[in-house]
Amino acid sequence: MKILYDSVMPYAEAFFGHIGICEPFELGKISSEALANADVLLTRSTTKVDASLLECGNNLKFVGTATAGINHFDTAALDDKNITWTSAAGCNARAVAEYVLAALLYLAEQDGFLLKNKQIAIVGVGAVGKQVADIATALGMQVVLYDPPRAAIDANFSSSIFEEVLQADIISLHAPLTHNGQYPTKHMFNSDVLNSMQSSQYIVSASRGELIDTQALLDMNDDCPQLVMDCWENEPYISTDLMSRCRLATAHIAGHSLEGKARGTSILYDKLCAFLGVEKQHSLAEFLPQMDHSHELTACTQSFAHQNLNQTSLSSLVKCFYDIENDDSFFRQHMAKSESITPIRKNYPIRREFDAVDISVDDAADKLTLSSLGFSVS
Ligand SMILES: NC(=O)C1=CN([C@@H]2O[C@H](COP(=O)(O)OP(=O)(O)OC[C@H]3O[C@@H](n4cnc5c(N)ncnc54)[C@H](O)[C@@H]3O)[C@@H](O)[C@H]2O)C=CC1
Ligand SMILES: O=C(O)C(=O)[C@H](O)COP(=O)(O)O
Repeated sequence: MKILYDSVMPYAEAFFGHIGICEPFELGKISSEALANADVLLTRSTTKVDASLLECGNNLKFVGTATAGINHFDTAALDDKNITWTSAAGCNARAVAEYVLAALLYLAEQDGFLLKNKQIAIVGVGAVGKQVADIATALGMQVVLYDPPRAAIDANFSSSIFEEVLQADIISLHAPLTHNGQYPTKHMFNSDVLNSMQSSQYIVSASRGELIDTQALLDMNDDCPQLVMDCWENEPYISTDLMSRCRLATAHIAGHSLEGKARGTSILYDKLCAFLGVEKQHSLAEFLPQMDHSHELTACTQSFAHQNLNQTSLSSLVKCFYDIENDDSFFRQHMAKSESITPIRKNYPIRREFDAVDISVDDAADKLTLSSLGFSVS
């Protein structure tokens, strides 16, 4: 059994080694010829899996992406070749929700407002959107949920209307990129929609850049909403003009916590074992490094122990785990001398999720809030 996997998938060799011969390929770079005698292909979002890539893949039985998004898979082409395909749905939902929290705290600090006085609309209430909604609720924000496709199949969910979304102070996008069907998302935020918004409103783009019409944003000049952009149209070659208008700009790394990426590998491992009828020999807990007392992150969180929880102290705590300003400034520096966002994504430093370190907290109510925000508290 030959398994080809993207070299940026953490622990892939350790997971899949007992199933077959594992061969890494460089981030997103795989040719059809290389698939000639492969049985399994494991990608991330940068490999476009279409009829032309699959042409030589006549032995392929299983193709998986270690990501939540599947818009880089031509599923009809995979079905045509009778290849079982899958994704790692939900693997990095926590990481994206933590990114959104870091962005909200940054904007609140910079613009001098309290999040609990703001309304947030969440477009797409799946794995990511649900976690963002939980965080926003824990912060005391007013939450508008928009997901008509989910409302159509989930009797326990009711969706707001799009007009309500457009009234919210902050709009956070967590729907997949789709081109067809009743609710396509491509350019959901087109020129008409964007022009109906106020320049004081915020949009957080952390699903796929194509949900927003970049040119329409550029045409708005100073009237455009306040932007937090993690995902861009035409990645990896993004609009640097748009970047310069963003309040926060990052390199499609919202989901790039170590846990998020490693869960992607682990979910595909579980699915491949089930597909092949092979007994699992590994689980993620074996590989994720534990934090010890000397770790910088542990030391940083210790200073929180006896503080009261408020927006300022929460902001400091979140920065111990994830300082979004660092990602923003590093990205801008990188884009000043590069055309592509790929190198920065490939070499993204290790980022741990909020529950990687146990935080001791005295106050019972603060404990509850912090645990609703995803921290591990004792
Ligand atoms: N920036 C990053 O690093 C990451 C980006 N993503 C992106 O976020 C997307 C969402 O991820 P998950 O929550 O894990 O997926 P999910 O499939 O669990 O949830 C997506 C939700 O969006 C809803 N939806 C679809 N069309 C819609 C529309 N027109 N309007 C409103 N809602 C709509 C679906 O019904 C579903 O409930 C992924 O497809 C991916 O593109 C995901 C993870 C990391
Ligand atoms: O899971 C997704 O969908 C994402 O967008 C990932 O976080 C980013 O995936 P890569 O581009 O790093 O494969």
